[in-house]
Amino acid sequence: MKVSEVTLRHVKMKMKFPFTTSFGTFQDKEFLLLEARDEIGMSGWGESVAFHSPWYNEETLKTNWHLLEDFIIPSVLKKDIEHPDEVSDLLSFIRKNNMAKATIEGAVWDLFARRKEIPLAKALGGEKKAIEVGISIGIQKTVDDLLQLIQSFVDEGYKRMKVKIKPGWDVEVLSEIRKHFPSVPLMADANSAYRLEDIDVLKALDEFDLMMIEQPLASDDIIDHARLQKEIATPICLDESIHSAEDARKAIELGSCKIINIKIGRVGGLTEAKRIHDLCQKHNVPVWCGGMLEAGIGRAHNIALTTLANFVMPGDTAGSSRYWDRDIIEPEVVVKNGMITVPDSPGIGYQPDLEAIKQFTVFEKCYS
Ligand SMILES: O=C(O)CCC(=O)C1=CC=C[C@@H](O)[C@@H]1C(=O)O
Ligand SMILES: [Mg+2]
Repeated sequence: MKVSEVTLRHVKMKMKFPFTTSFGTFQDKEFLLLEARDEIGMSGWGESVAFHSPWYNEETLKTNWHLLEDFIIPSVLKKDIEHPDEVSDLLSFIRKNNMAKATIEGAVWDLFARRKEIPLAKALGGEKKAIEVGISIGIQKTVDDLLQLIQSFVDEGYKRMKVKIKPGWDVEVLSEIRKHFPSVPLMADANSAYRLEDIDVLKALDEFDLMMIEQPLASDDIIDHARLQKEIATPICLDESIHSAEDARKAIELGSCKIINIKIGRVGGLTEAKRIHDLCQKHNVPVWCGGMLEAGIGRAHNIALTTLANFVMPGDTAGSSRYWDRDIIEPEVVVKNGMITVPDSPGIGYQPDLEAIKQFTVFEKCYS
């Protein structure tokens, strides 16, 4: 197979509500969509999860565009590719920039599966027919607002609640949640908002029977996390610190975490995501699929990845209607009783809604 043409689109969509983490708040979601066409006119799609500004990691939509235009697309265009695993080899001369690499890699996986007329989930080796999902809830104006939201997601059937915490929005908030929802599966994501000096607060979280605390310490750390994990009973889950199977191996060896959140973009694509999955499975470390407030294309990739066997904890892939009035795929992703039925049509299993994509596109460019 050969990618003979690529269209890169800068897309802007408004989320239904502002999303707040320990870094700040945003509501406009701007991102890149990549369509890779082969020599017989078939298309595969990828979505970059880099945000408009570099608060989650160092990548942004503009750095992704630069990397894709100047280095990544030229390295993949017209090359003979037998299997999508080869894409990461073609790009191995580029340091980091994982989200940019994952954008084209995801499109090549989709294209590969469509050409073979099999679902992407199957191409990846996944077997689940349906996946369990939870919900990620940003920091709210008041605890009452948060409790109400949790109630609505419990009623909708989501399998676990993830709340964002930061210093000053932690112990009291979790204690209120536990008062109202004593047994709901609950976890907290700090997005690196604490340091080892905050150990007393982090120890205090043990009383809330959390499934895990996600990335409590620095985004580039696995050493302090290992020290922290020895002091607290709540399992630590790493997100920002893990960029590769090598990072995962070191974190497991050091005891920095007991669970890993795999995000396809953060680790440079599906091939590396699968490697991390396999390594964790070998070491009995459970994994789950994180979310980056994706539109439909990215959401579809997450669903396919989650069908692998060691994704044993509910992920963050909520239904399209949680974030979007109109998504960019048909049908949209639907969650019923906390489950998503894995599509069985070829590729990502959803069709890009070209009309919606046109409506949301700010700028596009074609490369051949
Ligand atoms: O619903 C989703 O897509 C998950 C949202 C979510 O929790 C996150 C999105 C983007 C960055 C972070 O704040 C965060 C996470 O760290 O997992
Ligand atoms: Mg996280």
